[in-house]
Amino acid sequence: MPAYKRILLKLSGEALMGDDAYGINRAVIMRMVQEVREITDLGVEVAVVIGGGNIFRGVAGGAVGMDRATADYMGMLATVMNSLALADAMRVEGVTARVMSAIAIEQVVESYVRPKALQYLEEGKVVIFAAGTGNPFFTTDTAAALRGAEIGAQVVLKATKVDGVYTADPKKDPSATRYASVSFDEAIAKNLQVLDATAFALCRDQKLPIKVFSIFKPGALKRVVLGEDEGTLVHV
Ligand SMILES: Nc1ncnc2c1ncn2[C@@H]1O[C@H](COP(=O)(O)OP(=O)(O)OP(=O)(O)O)[C@@H](O)[C@H]1O
Ligand SMILES: O=c1ccn([C@@H]2O[C@H](COP(=O)(O)O)[C@@H](O)[C@H]2O)c(=O)[nH]1
Repeated sequence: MPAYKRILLKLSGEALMGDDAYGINRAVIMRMVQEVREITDLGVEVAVVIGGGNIFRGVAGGAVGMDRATADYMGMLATVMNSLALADAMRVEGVTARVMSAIAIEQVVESYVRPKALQYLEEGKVVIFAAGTGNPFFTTDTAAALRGAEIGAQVVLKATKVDGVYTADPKKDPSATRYASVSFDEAIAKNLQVLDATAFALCRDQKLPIKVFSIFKPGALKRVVLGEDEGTLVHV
């Protein structure tokens, strides 16, 4: 029995490249989709926000010295590419998905319209929110918090490269220890950078819990959705 009826799943863009230097690794994206399918099969309504790090960090060298807002629009367009790839991989797996973009590019994908997104979710379709918030100076974590609140998700699930929230970045500090749960206030006060502070603050204000868990651990998403002990819960 799933613990949630509707979730917002934030997928790491950077994880999409697998062992490649940049871009989208086919095996990785297909595995992500299979994990999503396991939870849609449980009847959970799934909305997805995917990051852009796998593409954007690959072109970041060329963005050095660029106007920040222009570079951010490039980043948002990178998330559109990932969203299209994800939706197509879902099609291959027999999962019906719709991509909705925060930036109007109507020849490519439909624009984000909240009632339409809610309708798709009620119909059991996976909705992929592309182009972040549509605004520079934000991140896809903030987009996940924003869309999660807008669609009335019960939780934001951040599937990332680490298996939870640590006392410090575990990739830099091997002595860091993992929290089983942590409050928003503590995460913000201690500047725990697994999500940006804007995303933490928005979720805290909206009383929208976040679960952080590993995108690389097979079955972790399903365990989280079933309410089993997995990752770190960030709570009010
Ligand atoms: N206190 C912390 N606990 C856990 N991870 C942390 C912490 N501080 C920093 N991090 C880092 O945050 C990273 C996850 O956030 P980040 O937004 O960079 O990745 P992502 O969301 O997976 O990728 P993308 O931006 O491409 O979607 C982890 O890989 C980890 O190294
Ligand atoms: O609302 C948003 C979301 C994203 N951006 C830009 O895109 C890149 C990629 O997103 P990640 O969250 O880092 O994966 C981000 O670095 C921003 O440059 C944005 O401007 N607004």
